[in-house]
Amino acid sequence: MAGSGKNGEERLSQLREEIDRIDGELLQLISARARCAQEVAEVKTAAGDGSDPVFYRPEREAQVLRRIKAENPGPLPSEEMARLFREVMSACLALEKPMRVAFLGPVGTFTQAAALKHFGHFVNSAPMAAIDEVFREVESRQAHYGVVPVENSTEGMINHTLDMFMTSPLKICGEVQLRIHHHLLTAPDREEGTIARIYSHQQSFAQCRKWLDSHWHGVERVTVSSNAEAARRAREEPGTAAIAGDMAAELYGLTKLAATIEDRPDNTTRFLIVGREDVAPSGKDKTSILVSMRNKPGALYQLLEPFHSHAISLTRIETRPSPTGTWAYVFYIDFEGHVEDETVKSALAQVEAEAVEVRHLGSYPLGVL
Ligand SMILES: O=C(O)C(=O)C[C@]1(C(=O)O)C=C[C@@H](O)C=C1
Repeated sequence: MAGSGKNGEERLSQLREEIDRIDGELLQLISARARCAQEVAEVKTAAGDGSDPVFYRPEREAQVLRRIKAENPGPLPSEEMARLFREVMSACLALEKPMRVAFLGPVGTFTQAAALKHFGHFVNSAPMAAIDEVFREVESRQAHYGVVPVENSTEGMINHTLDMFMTSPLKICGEVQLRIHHHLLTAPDREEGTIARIYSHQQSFAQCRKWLDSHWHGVERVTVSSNAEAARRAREEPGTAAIAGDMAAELYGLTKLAATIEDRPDNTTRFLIVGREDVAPSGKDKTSILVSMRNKPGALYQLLEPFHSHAISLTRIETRPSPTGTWAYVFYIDFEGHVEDETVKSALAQVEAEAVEVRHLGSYPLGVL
């Protein structure tokens, strides 16, 4: 057999020597990169006008990660290579300035997983009890950035997040998508036959409805505030199970009675990163606006026509009732491009001429990871 016996042993120790040598080089290279980031921080601080320098640069991070994916020679898959560099950059940013990122908690939610996927593991992630608390934490400068869910591929928009933008001055500075896998979880010592109640978040129940109806028909379903809370209860209460993801399972030491039970295999949630600053163009960007139109015939046509005539792709349009009643319609629109692009500027000028109000919620890089 190839690699067995004395020759195999020799080859193994040769390869390990080679790995040690490469690790030594990596160590030096990563340290050199980190020293560059320290100097970048000095430059940013010196260039400031006395106000807080902005250390986190989403457009630059997106460019770095896109390049890594494009130039990756293999054999590691590009997604994995990008994740490794994501962590290197996260550590470099923490050296420049430790970031505090508020997310819709508690600890162990998919929103925390999304925050760590987007920022890497070198940020301080702070759980908040509700979406509006995430916004408040960033508005009051207790956190640099916030992460909130905005849309699920099975269940649709998360209206609470959309509605926050009607009153909040925060900007959208990024987006991140997460494949959502749900599991049926229980404490390790529990028998399947003893489960009389299943806890979960309302959205997760909705995403697993068919599976539950066919496998756990008639078993009580109790809705709680989050998947992590469901996992905590399943850990503590005999005769119960929870539907939650891997992070919550790990946090509460639960075992899987059934894995990946979501009805749709492409079940994905999109999250927004909110902050206080505008983001420069990255080359592949998306813009979100909120528009109020008068209630008159042809209003929707007038709103959409400028995007069509400027060949701008709309990626989403949502209607929400106006909170004050003074706006007849409030539209949330996502489209491709950056607000600094000439075509976008021209299309927006046309929309502004017809609308009661147009609010620019942010231009930000398309999600890379
Ligand atoms: O280029 C910068 O502005 C940096 O601060 C460096 C760096 C990096 O490590 O590459 C770190 C943090 C920023 O969010 C973007 C990139």
